[in-house]
Amino acid sequence: MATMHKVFYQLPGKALRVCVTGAAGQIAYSLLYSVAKGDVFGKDQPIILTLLDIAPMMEVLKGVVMELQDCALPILQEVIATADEREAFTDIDVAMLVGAMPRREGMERKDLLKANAKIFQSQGKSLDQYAKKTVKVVVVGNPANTNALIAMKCAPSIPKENFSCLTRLDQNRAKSQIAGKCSVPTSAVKNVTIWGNHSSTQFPDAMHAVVVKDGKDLKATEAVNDDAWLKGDFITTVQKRGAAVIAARKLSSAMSAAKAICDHVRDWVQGTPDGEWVSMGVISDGNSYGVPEGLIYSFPVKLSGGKWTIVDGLSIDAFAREKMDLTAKELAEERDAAFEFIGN
Ligand SMILES: NC(=O)c1ccc[n+]([C@@H]2O[C@H](COP(=O)([O-])OP(=O)(O)OC[C@H]3O[C@@H](n4cnc5c(N)ncnc54)[C@H](O)[C@@H]3O)[C@@H](O)[C@H]2O)c1
Ligand SMILES: O=C(O)CC[C@H](O)C(=O)O
Repeated sequence: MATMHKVFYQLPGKALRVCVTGAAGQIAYSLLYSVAKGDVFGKDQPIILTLLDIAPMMEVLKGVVMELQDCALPILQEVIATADEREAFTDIDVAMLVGAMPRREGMERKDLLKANAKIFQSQGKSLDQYAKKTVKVVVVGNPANTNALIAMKCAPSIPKENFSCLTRLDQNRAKSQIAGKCSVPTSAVKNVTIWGNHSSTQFPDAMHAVVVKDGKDLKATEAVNDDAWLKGDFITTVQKRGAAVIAARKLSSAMSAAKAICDHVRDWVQGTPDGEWVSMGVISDGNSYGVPEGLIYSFPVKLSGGKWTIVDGLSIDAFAREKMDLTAKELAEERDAAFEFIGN
């Protein structure tokens, strides 16, 4: 199938051009519906979706486009489905880079790195050539931090700050674990931080988190009242959650990943509430936490006016320091291996 172009409705107001890669895959199947119904950019913001997948998936993608049409979503103006990066990336405002091979049972992260690094090299170059210079990029395909770094390096004309990777799924997992432990709704848990890599070395950190209980803001440490859990099972459950889903489903997380992508981009575009932060993988240059520069590392960030700022001044004890350094070390190793694969 050549590029498929469907104009659904002509809407007043300027449409945002949003690209989703891996558009025929699992995550995209949940993600596209949420984006096209206004969960991310607002219920009144017209959207043009550009959908990228590889040539053999074009027939499947045709079905996804039919379904999008059949949803009769009022803000979805147009859909362009293609296997051509130029068409997918031209003049886009937002890129959700999902398309990559997922890990299946028995596969190691290194296998993924090799398979996926070249995708992000090619897509970085195409973003550099065709996307708006203001494009906001979230990389989801694993290993997400290192793929985001590859795309960023291959797109030197786009500001580094416009590249991010998804660790919001880890944040949501951490939030849910704490909410369950304290018997409160997830909306009552704020400011959980994910430091580092979206991998099993990540450091989910509840030391600065807040739990609203009986109308009062409590430190999560007080609300949970179980330090051994916070330093033990809580961390390992979040670190291993992706692998646990793969073991159960024989497929990697998709519904929860799609929800997290929507949370990530919505907050980037619309901002975080006063006094709250979220976690995003962003360039580590100039951070105040002693994380080596030149990595895409997950930090606590506040978002306002479409820009992120790392939350400074959180106290880091010896326990946290060790975990933050370990995940940084893994990222540096991944970066070196990835750049060897792509010959840079
Ligand atoms: N960061 C996170 O929190 C997180 C969470 C879940 C999954 N993931 C990762 O997201 C990725 C996608 O997962 P999925 O479950 O949707 O996988 P999937 O296999 O269902 O879909 C991936 C899609 O990407 C397409 N694709 C492959 N190469 C492409 C290319 N060069 N350009 C465009 N599309 C391409 C495939 O054809 C496929 O349709 C995986 O790498 C997975 O590990 C990340
Ligand atoms: O491959 C993995 O171990 C994790 C897959 C995905 O990134 C997730 O977090 O669910």
